[in-house]
Amino acid sequence: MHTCVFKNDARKAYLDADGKVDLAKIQARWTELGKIKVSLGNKYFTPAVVEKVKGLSDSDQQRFLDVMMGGLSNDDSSVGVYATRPEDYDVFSFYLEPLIREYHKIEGQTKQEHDWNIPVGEYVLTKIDSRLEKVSMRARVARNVKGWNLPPSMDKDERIRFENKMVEVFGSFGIPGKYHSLTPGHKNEITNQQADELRNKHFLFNDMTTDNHLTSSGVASDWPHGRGIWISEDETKMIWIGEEDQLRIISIVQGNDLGKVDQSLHDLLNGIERSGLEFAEHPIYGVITTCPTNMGTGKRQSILGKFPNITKGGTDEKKLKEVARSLGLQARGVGGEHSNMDKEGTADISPSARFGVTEAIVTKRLFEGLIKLYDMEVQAAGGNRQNCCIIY
Ligand SMILES: NC(=[NH2+])NCCC[C@H](N)C(=O)O
Repeated sequence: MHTCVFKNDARKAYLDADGKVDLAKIQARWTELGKIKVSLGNKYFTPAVVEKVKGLSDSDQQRFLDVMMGGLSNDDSSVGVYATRPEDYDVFSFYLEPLIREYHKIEGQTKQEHDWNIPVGEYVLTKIDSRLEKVSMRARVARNVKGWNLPPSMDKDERIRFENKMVEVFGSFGIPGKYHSLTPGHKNEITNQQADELRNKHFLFNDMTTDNHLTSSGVASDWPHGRGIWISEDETKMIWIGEEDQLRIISIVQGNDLGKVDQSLHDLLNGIERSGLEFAEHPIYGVITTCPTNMGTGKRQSILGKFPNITKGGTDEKKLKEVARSLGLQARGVGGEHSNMDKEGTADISPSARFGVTEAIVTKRLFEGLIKLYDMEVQAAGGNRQNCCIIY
């Protein structure tokens, strides 16, 4: 269990007596952390990068420190950096570019392309196993709106103004639904109990102050101001406000055709775009997100599956994570990113790449990865299909 560290306190350790960024202190901290785990943020903080940082203005050096605060504060970071504003990807490209390339496994020149042409009827899960008939399928895209800071550097006022701007959008974009705010005193404010009910249904995000990556980087600052969730009347479409990105646009569909969840998500995204919001987009990296892991499409698509054999009754979730990684997939528990799996090895499986692939390829990779993963689950069950793929 980590203690909760907030950015403004944590960053003081990297300043000199005059309040300027002290690069030697940062270097020493990365060296210390490297003995435990080398995050990408650590790996790419090279002597050449340090030289470049020395040439930046004082205020950009402060920004550069902000970018690294998540990694500097957590010995379990795998990436450890978050952008604080869209321009960070250009101002600090000497540091972020190689890191992005390594995470997304990009070689050579890449320009992000978008393609939502995803066939319905092709990526059907019952083709993998006839019992995968009613599966919880989820897809989301991360988005930030042009002209606003990214969540790590928004102040309370900006968070609240952003929430209110979105409330206006929800009133105009034509899909019936309701907004639920976590902001104290907001006209759509919900109670803690109502928030917990939405969490139990896996709709609403967790209290962000329980995640040290989010607190130490500033993403969770001013919690719970400017945070909330819009939910469509039929409860298949959702929009998170003020989590790791300004917006997480989500669709959850029960069924077996991956193309259908894409269709639902794309309809929602188009609805928002029609309202006139312009998303922050980079000419090379595509969609701009707070965490470099989401750049490109910003799309994560997953299914909830049970893998009781690979995980040995949920006791060896590490094994499932390893197997998934070898297939270009990521396995998480059902309660979000750092949650555990249950006795049946219930996991949320998604492709890890979001940049250098199109939205359509993310779906294809999920489907093709699942074919192999279920194959391995059958093997782990000694070849007996009846013992696998316990259906939700
Ligand atoms: N939600 C995310 N952006 N996850 C990916 C990285 C999370 C965290 N900053 C780390 O480095 O481990």
